[in-house]
Amino acid sequence: MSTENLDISRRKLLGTVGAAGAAGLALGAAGGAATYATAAGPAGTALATVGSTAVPFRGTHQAGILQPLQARGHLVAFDLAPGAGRKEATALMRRWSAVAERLMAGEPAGDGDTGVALDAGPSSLTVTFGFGASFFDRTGLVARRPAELDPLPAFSSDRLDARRSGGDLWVQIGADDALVAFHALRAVQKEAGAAAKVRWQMNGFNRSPGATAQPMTARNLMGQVDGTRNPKPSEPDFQERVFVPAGGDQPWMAGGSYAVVRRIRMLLDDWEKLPLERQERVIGRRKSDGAPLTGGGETTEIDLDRTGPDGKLVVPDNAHARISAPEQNGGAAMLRRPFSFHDGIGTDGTPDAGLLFIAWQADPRRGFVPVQRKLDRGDALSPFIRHEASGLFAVPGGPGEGEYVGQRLLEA
Ligand SMILES: C=CC1=C(C)c2cc3[nH]c(cc4nc(cc5[nH]c(cc1n2)c(C)c5CCC(=O)O)C(CCC(=O)O)=C4C)c(C)c3C=C
Ligand SMILES: [Fe+2]
Repeated sequence: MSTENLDISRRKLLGTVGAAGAAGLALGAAGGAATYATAAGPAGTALATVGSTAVPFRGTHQAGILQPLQARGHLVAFDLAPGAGRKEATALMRRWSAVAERLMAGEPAGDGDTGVALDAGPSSLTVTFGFGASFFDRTGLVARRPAELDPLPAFSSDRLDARRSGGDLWVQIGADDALVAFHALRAVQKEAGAAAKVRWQMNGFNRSPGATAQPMTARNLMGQVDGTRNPKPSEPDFQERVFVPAGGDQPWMAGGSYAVVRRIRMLLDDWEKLPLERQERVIGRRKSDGAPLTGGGETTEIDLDRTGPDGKLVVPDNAHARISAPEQNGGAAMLRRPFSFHDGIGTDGTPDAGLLFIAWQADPRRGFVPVQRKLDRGDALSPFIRHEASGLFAVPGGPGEGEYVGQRLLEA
């Protein structure tokens, strides 16, 4: 390849990252993704943009919260093995951090790498670690368990499977390439060794970067534009809504966040029978472009007080977008960063599909809980969804230079 060609392909590489990076969450530079200008595939050819994008492992916040939604995701919860305690957990977090840092940089996992990701670049891989309430009992760290990890209340519409809920430890893996994500999942599982066993595991997906003509907010499996009203890093209250500030009663959580994870099945056969106009009234937004039923475009503010010629509210009083709005919940908000899932078609012919709902917030008692309480009392979407599994995890801040994730908890 001539120098000129190399330059052109590098420019192309760098120029298209913004587009890929803006899909899903429009977080721009805050997402912290960088392109490997020097990344090369076989025989010195440059990797395509999707493959070459790397997310830094170290920083104020763990990776996997602010980055754009990735095309592929794996969620996995572990329980510490019988007899394993703080010492084993500490060694495990060291091993997991080391392997996550290597993989996120596009390097092999280490000795005995499976080779599954050999030809690919980092592909926006993120590996994010969290601790469940039971972790603190198992490691003798009850005094450092944050009150924010108190169990979520039971909701009347819950149909939770305990075997697919909870867990001492939680790992979220996301990447724009399915093999890169699977490779990371296997590496994380192997590094657990005898210290921890998988409790449950879920697989998810989102749209691939470049699939749409221009970057846009994600769609879910009901076909709705989902994520429009997520808090934005440019908003003044973004940090305080999503991340734990320094100076709290659990200093090790500074820069961290709480992840509420819900496996929400969609009753798609019922949903798909609803005429478009009724589907739109369930949410309060247009299906085609996510615009509020009160008019404008996707980002136009929704007018919750507007009535139509019949004197009725244009956005019905049980519409999902009305009930979940911060204005209706004392300001309660969360950053939703989900994956869709599809685990096959049951013997009754219904798809086992829906949303791996992941909500990030500084305090679930001021985020997920009040909103879900309200939704539980009369959301028009409720007849079409079923909450089947649940988890709540404390996700500490990102590791500084030379640190492993959770060091400030385990070694304080
Ligand atoms: C408790 C929190 C929430 C659950 C559970 C939840 C499930 C859920 N939501 C959709 C689809 C949409 N949700 C939308 C907006 C929205 N949803 C929540 C919270 C929960 N959703 C919030 C806080 C908001 C934002 C409200 C606001 O700020 O105005 C939308 C509209 C577009 C958008 O803003 O994202 C859609 C569509 C599904 C399918 C679902 C369960 C499967
Ligand atoms: Fe929602």
